[in-house]
Amino acid sequence: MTTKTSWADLAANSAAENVGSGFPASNGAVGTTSAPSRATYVPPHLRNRRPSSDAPAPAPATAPAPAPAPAPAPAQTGPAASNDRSGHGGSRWGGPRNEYIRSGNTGGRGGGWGGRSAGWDRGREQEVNPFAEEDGTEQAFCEHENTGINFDAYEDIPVEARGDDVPPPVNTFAEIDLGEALNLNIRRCKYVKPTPVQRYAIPISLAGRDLMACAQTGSGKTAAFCFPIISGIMKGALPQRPFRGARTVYPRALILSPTRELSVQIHEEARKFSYQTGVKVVVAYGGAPINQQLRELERGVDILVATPGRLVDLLERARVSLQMIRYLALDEADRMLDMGFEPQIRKIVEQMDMPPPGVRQTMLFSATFPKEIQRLASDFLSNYIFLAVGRVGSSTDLIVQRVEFVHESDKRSHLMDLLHAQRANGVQGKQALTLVFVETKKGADSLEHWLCTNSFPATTIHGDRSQQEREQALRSFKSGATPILVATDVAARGLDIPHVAHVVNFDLPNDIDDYVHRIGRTGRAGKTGLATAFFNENNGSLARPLADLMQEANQEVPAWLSRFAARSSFGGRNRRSGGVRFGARDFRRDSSFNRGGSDNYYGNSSSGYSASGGYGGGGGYTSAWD
Ligand SMILES: Nc1ncnc2c1ncn2[C@@H]1O[C@H](COP(=O)(O)OP(=O)(O)OP(=O)(O)O)[C@@H](O)[C@H]1O
Repeated sequence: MTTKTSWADLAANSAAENVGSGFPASNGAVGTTSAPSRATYVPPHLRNRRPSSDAPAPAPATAPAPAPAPAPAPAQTGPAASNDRSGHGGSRWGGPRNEYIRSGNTGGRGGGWGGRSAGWDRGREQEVNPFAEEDGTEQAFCEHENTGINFDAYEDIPVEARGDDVPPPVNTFAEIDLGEALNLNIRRCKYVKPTPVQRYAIPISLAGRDLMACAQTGSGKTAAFCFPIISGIMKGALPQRPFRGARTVYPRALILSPTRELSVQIHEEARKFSYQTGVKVVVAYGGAPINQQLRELERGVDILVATPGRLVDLLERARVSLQMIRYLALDEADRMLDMGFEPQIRKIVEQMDMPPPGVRQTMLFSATFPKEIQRLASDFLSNYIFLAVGRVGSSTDLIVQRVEFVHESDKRSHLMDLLHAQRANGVQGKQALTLVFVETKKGADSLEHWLCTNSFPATTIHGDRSQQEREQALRSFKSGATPILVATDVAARGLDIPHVAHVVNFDLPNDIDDYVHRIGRTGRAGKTGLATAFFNENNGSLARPLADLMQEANQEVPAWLSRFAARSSFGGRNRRSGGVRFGARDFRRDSSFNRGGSDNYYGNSSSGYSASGGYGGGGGYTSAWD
């Protein structure tokens, strides 16, 4: 599709669409049942029962609880000034610096790590209702059912499911036996229908199969791996816990993600899904005080969401054992197995006490899956199913991509022009957040400062900021107090921020997959979005893959970019060591690796096993992005 409207119009459209969608309303009932008064271990199926029907708790499997924590710290109020670095009486932080108890949420309410922890109100030993934690700001956008997803566009989405005996997809949540409590939470989340990746991935996982799944950004992958895990733990028999030390905990499921913010987000989602199911979810990530996380773990954990570094620390302290892991999920799995993380992941998965593939169930998810990473990932899997779910309709429907030639020295003034035009069009505030990606941490700070001094409230998130500052920046951005977030790649993956109307690649990444994840912060869950990239001669190596990606997505490719692409010595469409760009095609098809599995190609939701044009093969390359 070629769009003739101005970018500001597009951002306006996107912003308008984003209003009235967003996160589910908080209509769940506040938990009123009482949990045991001591932190004795209680099996999931016995938790959250009415006192009258409570069975006596079995003998504690973990150490006795520490003394009850102090009363929750007063919630930190949001920033009042132009960014999150000011307006707090000389401190960068509104809350007391020593209040490091992480609250069970980050989304625009509360502050720092103060307040309730991991979903339990310690004073009353009661599960906190995560649906009641949405603040008023959010609720305004959540009154409607979460039907913003363009389900019609899903109908003929190309899907490849490859492996032995692939379980058929479902069309509704009602078709799957997830358990009553989980179904209730799905309704509380206002999820009316499963998204395509959920339709295929949930039955596969419920059948106990290992899975490598590739589906576009913002398509509901989190629920796709959380639902089967929660359901499995709810229904599963509770094996005897080995004795390893009173303070060692034995989670049943481990969800690993590459960034702290993403782990926090997954934890928040999983808490909603597991509310009143008796399944306890705990998060552990670096940059936050470990003692609070240890205390939280001691209070019981079924699902541990963690970043790799902090988990290794916990394992080395023997405070966590992976011996009882039944489910392992890697979100952003290609990133987790990329050079930076692979040694840590191998240590966690292969060199500690985790059960081997085949004994545990392993699920790998991402929007991008290069072949060489698939090859590495296959070490962790047993007789797995490869699932590639094409993107919703075409990307033109959801994310309009613009590329503009901008010299380095002109980038700031060009950004200013964009922002002024956006403002002139009324595209601003919390309904139209703008996320600006830059290459370096210094560059992020400097651009943030410049924006603020030019009356554009901005904040920044990058690896040099403390974790508390990062979380505060995200809150400030989500709430619209600083509707511009300048970020490095730390914010590129997974973050689900409602109302991001515009992603600006001020500095383009070197890797086309990173571009895919970055622009995927807008146009989520069926909403439209706009992505603008500033391209210049320094980005020559990206010209070819970028032009190809845009062309595949029916975007308008500027003639100058095509010329750059033609001149590019990049050598064609491939990235890394010659794999397809997105790897959304089972590497087993193209390599000597062949387990003789049968293939299922789902052309659309209802036709079952018809060959799909999207992934069927032929030369070329395919992606979950188109
Ligand atoms: N069945 C559903 N119906 C309506 N909304 C849904 C459904 N499933 C998920 N969502 C919503 O869609 C949004 C995107 O989901 P999620 O963050 O899991 O995407 P993702 O595929 O993991 O994206 P990314 O690749 O960027 O990590 C979330 O706000 C989530 O609440």
